[in-house]
Amino acid sequence: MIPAYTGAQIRRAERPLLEAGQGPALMQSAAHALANQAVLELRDLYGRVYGSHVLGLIGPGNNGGDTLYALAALAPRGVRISVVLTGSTAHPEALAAFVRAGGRTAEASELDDLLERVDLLLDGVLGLGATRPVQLPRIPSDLRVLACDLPSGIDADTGAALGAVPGAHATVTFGALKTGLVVGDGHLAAGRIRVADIGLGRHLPEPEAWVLEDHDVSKILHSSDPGWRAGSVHKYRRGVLGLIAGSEAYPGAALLSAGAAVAAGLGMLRTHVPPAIGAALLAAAPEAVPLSATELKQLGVRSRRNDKSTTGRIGAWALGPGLDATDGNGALAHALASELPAVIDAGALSAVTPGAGEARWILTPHAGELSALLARTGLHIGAAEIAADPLRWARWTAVSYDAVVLLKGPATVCAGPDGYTVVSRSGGAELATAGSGDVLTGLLGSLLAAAGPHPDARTLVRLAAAAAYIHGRAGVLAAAGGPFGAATLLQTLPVALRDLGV
Ligand SMILES: NC(=O)C1=CN([C@@H]2O[C@H](COP(=O)(O)OP(=O)(O)OC[C@H]3O[C@@H](n4cnc5c(N)ncnc54)[C@H](O)[C@@H]3O)[C@@H](O)[C@H]2O)[C@@H](O)CC1
Repeated sequence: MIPAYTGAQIRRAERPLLEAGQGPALMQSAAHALANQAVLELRDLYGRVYGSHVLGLIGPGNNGGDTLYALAALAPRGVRISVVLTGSTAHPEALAAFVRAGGRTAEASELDDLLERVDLLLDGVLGLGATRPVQLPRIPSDLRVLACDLPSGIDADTGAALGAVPGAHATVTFGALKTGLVVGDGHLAAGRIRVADIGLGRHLPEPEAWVLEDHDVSKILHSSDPGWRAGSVHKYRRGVLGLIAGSEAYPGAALLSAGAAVAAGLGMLRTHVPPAIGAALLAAAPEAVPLSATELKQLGVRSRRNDKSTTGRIGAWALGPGLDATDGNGALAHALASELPAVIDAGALSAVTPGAGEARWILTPHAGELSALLARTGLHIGAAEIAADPLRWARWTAVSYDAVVLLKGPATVCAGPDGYTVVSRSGGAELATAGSGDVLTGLLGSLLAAAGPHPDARTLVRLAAAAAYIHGRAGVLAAAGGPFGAATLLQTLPVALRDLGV
């Protein structure tokens, strides 16, 4: 997992170096990293660097300074360099170096014409200093954009876009990965991210969050659960999941969750769905074994007696996809009282009470559902506000409910009640399709069921992030075949698991 830091943390780490007079050296390191990436982008585009024309959009601060120095470093390689200043000032020494290198400062009125003609744009308007909404020119969609430190107008702490931020194809970020690049709008705007080491390393504090990479998924699954190892394939060791889902209004949600749990290699699936969809569920997932009314009743009695031996060997629950919140026969209430770990989604989210999670629930809301969860704690925060600072509100909810929160969004934020946060950013907009969340619930339920009896909250956070990562990868695979519906994810899930070495 890669550590991510807020802009404030990075500035704090920079301070001792700046006090030691290292400011210019830091800026030179940053500029060289940016220039090197510009060379790679040009080679990727045209197979050569010499003779190309690179334009810089330059703001008033050090971010513009880095970009000016980077352009100056490109000139000796035969690159034509131009800039447009977006304000009335620019970093004086960097501007002087740019001019010495033969660079040309164009008028703002020439910008549109230049944007049509140049080979590469360096975005050096704002970096860590973005504090208020920014006005930026419209960038042609076919022009490759390389952002310096952060795409201009992205808040380095929250990932929120301060205005209409042009997306970058790549971002070179300095010192450490900024949290604002991996969540929210920042995640969507950053493109490929390269972290350039400028020597902040030992000055950096504890990371703000962790970001999953491919190889983390199998590590997480194998360390959380011996049952995933090939040598111990027994259906009860691969886990038994209880699924309470579906309604006459939303029958498909139960089928998708069940299908995903089975596709993810679950040992056994026990299901409780409305009678009207029982046959359809068995047709979609013949592996499912319905939970009888007697078993459900026993479950209630056992939970009242605090007898932790579980009904039907169920090791974890997946609760809520397509569920009618009225919970006619009390099955949901019994499951919530059963002291087993549970993934709680959609219709079941309205049944949880603040403070009741005992760090064994994983709540999986999108921003709108998180807003409703927060409202039950007396806090009225809209979905847009949540999307503008997903880490903060996921953590807040995790503390309020004493539960792990998996907040869906452009990147998935998984936070535990102690603030431990893991971000998964493997998927893209293709997963914003009806039923995709139901697949995630079944998949995560399956991982949870295999995780052994009492996974701690940090393990739950990692499992949630691993599920989101696998789900994202399955989405990418599905999208490769063109537009797709959620049912296609049931086919691509096993491929994603295999690709990730699970
Ligand atoms: N501190 C250092 O020594 C280093 C800083 N580096 C660079 O410095 C950057 C941060 O530099 P700065 O603190 O100068 O900040 P920026 O260059 O990001 O912003 C410059 C100024 O723009 C103003 N501003 C904010 N929002 C605006 C808006 N919407 N429209 C117009 N102006 C706006 C602010 O007053 C801010 O001070 C980093 O992102 C990085 O690129 C790197 O060179 C590494 C070393």
